[in-house]
Amino acid sequence: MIESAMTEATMIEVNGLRKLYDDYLAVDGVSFSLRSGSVCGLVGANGAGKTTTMRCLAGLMPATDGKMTVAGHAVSTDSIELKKCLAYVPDDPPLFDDLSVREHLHFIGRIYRVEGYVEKSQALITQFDLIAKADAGATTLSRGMRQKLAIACAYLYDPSVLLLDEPMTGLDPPGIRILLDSIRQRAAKGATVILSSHLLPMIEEVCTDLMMMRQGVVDYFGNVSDLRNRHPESTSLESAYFAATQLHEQANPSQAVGVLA
Ligand SMILES: Nc1ncnc2c1ncn2[C@@H]1O[C@H](COP(=O)(O)OP(=O)(O)OP(=O)(O)O)[C@@H](O)[C@H]1O
Repeated sequence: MIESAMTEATMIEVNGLRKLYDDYLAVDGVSFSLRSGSVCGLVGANGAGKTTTMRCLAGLMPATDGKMTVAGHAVSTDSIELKKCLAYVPDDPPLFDDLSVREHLHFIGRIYRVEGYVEKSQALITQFDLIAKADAGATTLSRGMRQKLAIACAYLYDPSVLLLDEPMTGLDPPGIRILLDSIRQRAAKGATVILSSHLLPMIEEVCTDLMMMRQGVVDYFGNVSDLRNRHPESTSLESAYFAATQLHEQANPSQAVGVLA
């Protein structure tokens, strides 16, 4: 659970993560650590290995190699302790066809034994502008509404680590604003967030840290302003990203697939 005051504890530790799909190496030796209160943007070209990294970290699929801990718990695919302190929201969240928005939240509240889950559910329905759909079935929701519901379900039990895979996809501009504000608020209370996205201006706005992946490896891990400082001609994270990409392509012409330096 989120601690009341922000601490400097390491919440995510990944060492030498590798993931093979059959004989295809999708993630090749990824290592990083994040402290409580960090919001880390995970960026990189399509197929760079972002979702694979997050799914391994969430314990949703086994890593081929490497060590990972979340809030002090070793990551494995069957850890109850890990599930209590971590939420992973995929870009196309699976919902229960037979449950309404409110019933989804109440179900999560009951299985995670959230105190006051009925009131908390209502607050999240209001926060994510789902009031008009509170009693509508999941199959009747739009893509953006499904995304909002999945994020609300993740927030309901106050996990100390949030892994959000392209959460802005499908959200309208007010929805994006609500999401970014909520991420900031949760981080201020000590949550650690990894946010995968291709929307670099949003990443720049909300993230303290940045991890850039290219073809299964980490090309950059550090804070956002340090990357900007490496490319002083850049006026934004987006232009620093393109400057880094260009440098990489010049140095490695055979890998010129829209990747990073
Ligand atoms: N189940 C799978 N079986 C085989 N290969 C896979 C599987 N899932 C992903 N891959 C491959 O692993 C690599 C990394 O995929 P991943 O989904 O992690 O990339 P990503 O960075 O999240 O991409 P995107 O930005 O498009 O979401 C890709 O080359 C992809 O084709």
